[in-house]
Amino acid sequence: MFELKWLWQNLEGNRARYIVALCLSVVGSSLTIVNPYLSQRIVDTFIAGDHAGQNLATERGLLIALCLGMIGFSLLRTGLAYLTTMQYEISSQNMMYNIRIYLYNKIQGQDREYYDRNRTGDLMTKMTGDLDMVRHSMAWIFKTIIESLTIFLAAVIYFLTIDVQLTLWMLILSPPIFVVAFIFAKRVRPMYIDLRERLSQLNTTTQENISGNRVVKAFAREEFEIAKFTEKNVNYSVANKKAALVWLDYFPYLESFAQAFNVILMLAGGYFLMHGRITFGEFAAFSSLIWAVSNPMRNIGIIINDIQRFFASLSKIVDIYYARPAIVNEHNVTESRRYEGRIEFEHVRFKYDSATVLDDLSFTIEPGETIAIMGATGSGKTSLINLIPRFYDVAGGRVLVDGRDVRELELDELRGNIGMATQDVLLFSDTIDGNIAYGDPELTEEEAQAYAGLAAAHDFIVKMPEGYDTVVGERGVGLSGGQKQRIALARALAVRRPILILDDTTSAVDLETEEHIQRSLRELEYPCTKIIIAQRVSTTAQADRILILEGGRLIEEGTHAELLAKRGYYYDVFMLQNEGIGRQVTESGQE
Ligand SMILES: Nc1ncnc2c1ncn2[C@@H]1O[C@H](COP(=O)(O)OP(=O)(O)OP(=O)(O)O)[C@@H](O)[C@H]1O
Repeated sequence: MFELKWLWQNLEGNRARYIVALCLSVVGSSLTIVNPYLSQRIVDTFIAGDHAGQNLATERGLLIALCLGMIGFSLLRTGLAYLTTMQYEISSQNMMYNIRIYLYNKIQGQDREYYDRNRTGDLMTKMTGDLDMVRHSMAWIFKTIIESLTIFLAAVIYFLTIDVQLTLWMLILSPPIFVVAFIFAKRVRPMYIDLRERLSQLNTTTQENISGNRVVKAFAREEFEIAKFTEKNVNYSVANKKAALVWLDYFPYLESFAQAFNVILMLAGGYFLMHGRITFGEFAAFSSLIWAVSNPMRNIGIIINDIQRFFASLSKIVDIYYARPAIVNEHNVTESRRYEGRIEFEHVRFKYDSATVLDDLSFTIEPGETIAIMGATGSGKTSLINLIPRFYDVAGGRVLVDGRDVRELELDELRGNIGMATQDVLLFSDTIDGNIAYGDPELTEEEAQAYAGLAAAHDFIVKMPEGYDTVVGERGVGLSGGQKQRIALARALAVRRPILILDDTTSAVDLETEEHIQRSLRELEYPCTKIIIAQRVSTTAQADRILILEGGRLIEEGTHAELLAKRGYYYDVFMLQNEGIGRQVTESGQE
């Protein structure tokens, strides 16, 4: 019921139209009984009544009026059906349009933890299949229910006006039908919830396979991927069949009950007719409207199936709708300040779920300083920098930017003061120019080229067939790892923010190019605090200070010279990188 309330709330702006559609459904369906009534009049007056022959001669006008009435009401019903469908379609489409926008914004507003937890395929299923199922239900399933109910009630009321006893005979089968339908609904509901889950798994597998296709090919794992997909496909198909086939367990009972309506009409109706309790016309009216009572019973299974699918989909959408991010971006910055770029970590502790990743981390970075962060893989470097733009919240201690806890700062403003190039480079399928200007759409072509130059990307870009207008494929396909890194660096530089964070951005470029980038970073024309995660001593040596992380703790801190003098982790890395790895490699490649 909560979900229906939610749906009603979201119908705002289209409620009047939807109510009109429901009313038209009721009116149009009620008119179903008009033609049987008119035909009853025709039969009793002109065909089977005592004075049928005489009436035919004297009351021609009435006969013509009744016939025209039948044609007129048929046309009226058709017109109403057209109008009704249009209202359902427009209101449900409008509602879905609004919900889709809201959900998209909602997903955009989620924090990083949400993306860690939710699979892309599942989110895509919610945004497409589930939304469409709900729309289909609003436009068709509810319509079918309302119309079936109205026709059923109108027919029963009409029957009651003709003969109460015969009507009660006709309805004798309704209670057992409802009991069977109730049992069916209870049994099939969990199946549709499970089915929805399997569809999501199937979509996730498909999405992962498509986006990871290069890895699949590199490892020649097509067979494995096909087997994985087939397994999910079989699971989905089996669950689908299982849910659909449950209906067959109940179908014979419901169909027999529905057929029995005709038998009862023949027996009870025939008996009443022979004893003169009802007229031929009334019998004809019962006969022509018997479908109005039996069809809803017959369709009850299909409706229940659709309703279960509808609720399974609706609850998934409501999940997104009410998902509350722990880190909320209010987007209410009126005037964005430019920060100085002072960063402080005060006894910072951080964990993913229960695993502690950073522990008691304290350091300060002054505005304009260049800090290098080094440490073994998994030591927590990326986690550390993710706390500055508040992608995650600390579990203890504080992260301060310009002296203020990041949790007190307006997120748009905070993130608007940070330029970032992440370890996992993602370029959009756009031109190179468009990718560089992603963070600043106002960037001129010359500026984009200048920043590409600083990132050592200009030379290779101009050699491409369409230069800066070259469209790079999805995720930057068509570029080498180092080229992608350089475009990502140009994108981060182009926003000219007072804090620049580079996560292993030069790991895939050669030493000469790296040297060019280092020089550019030193000579940036705007004031900027730089935090650079790097594994190469050639990069870290240029920093004002170097922080060494191990197991989430700060084990060394100082300048290149200070750390070398310490003869600790940094010194070992320096030796390893500068003097080989302690093994002698001969000219022939033998140790
Ligand atoms: N989203 C996440 N959820 C759970 N654990 C995570 C998540 N991201 C990272 N971790 C874990 O946190 C630890 C630190 O990871 P982090 O990425 O910060 O290390 P890193 O020093 O940047 O490593 P690398 O040099 O390989 O990039 C690792 O043990 C990693 O498995």
